[in-house]
Amino acid sequence: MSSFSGIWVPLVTPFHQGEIDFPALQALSTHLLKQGIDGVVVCGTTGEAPTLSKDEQLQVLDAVLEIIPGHQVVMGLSGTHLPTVSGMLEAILQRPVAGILLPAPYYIRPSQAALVAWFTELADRSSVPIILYNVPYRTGIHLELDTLRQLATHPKIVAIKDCGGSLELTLSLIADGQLDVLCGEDAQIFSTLCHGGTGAIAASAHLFPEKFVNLIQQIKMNDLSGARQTFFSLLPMMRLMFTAPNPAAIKYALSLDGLLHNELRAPLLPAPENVERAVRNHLNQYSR
Ligand SMILES: O=C(O)C1=N[C@H](C(=O)O)C[C@H](O)C1
Repeated sequence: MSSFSGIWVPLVTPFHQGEIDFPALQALSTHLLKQGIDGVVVCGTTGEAPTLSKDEQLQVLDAVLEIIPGHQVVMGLSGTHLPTVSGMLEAILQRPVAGILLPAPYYIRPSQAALVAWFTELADRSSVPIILYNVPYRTGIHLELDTLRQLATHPKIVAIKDCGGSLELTLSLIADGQLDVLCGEDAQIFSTLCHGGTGAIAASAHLFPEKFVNLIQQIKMNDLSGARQTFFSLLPMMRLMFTAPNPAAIKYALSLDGLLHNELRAPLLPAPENVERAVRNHLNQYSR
């Protein structure tokens, strides 16, 4: 049985005049949950986690946990200073979360052996499952297949959010069957699921979440032609959402529906006008 499967939305963090907009965060959480998603990730990349203080990250988590049951909430945890990261882990574990999404320490580019030591140390300290987050274009370092296989033997390491960009790696992990493979590159969701991935953590699923949920159902039911149709109907939107640094386009799209203010924290900026125009034109085709 998979521990992590289906559609998980890495929540944006709404801001208003520089502060976290908690009412908007909770309204968005309610809205997404109603669409049948399997869960949310708080303080992932899309949540602009590095622009939040540790206290703010915990406040965001607490606000989401008031709306979404803990078994449907995963918390992102990143950093490079082990005592700080461990302290944050301890604080998170005082809350009822389903798991922790853990990327490699960014910027430092440690060896694979050092990565094994880092993840093992944190997994040893965790009472909840760990989802490895392989996102080399953000952290600067790849989690290689041997490293992942070694980490997969840890009882607390159960899944991977796969943004590694290597089909070979994805196929090997799925064939191994040791980790739940969650697609982390939205445009690869159809192929990952068809190959046997268990689900996706997809930022673009903020929009049309019900269609993403339907895609999972269609694949489960072996309705491949239906699933293909659903996927290709979503693909232009998925592509559009990453034409500006994430989550700028998503926040703009959600602001059009009145779900939040179109505000990001430095060093991110709102999407440029040409992206906003393309998002508007695209969404105008749908009555939502
Ligand atoms: O926040 C996330 O989790 C995601 N982040 C990716 C990224 O921008 O690096 C995109 C993915 O859809 C989910």
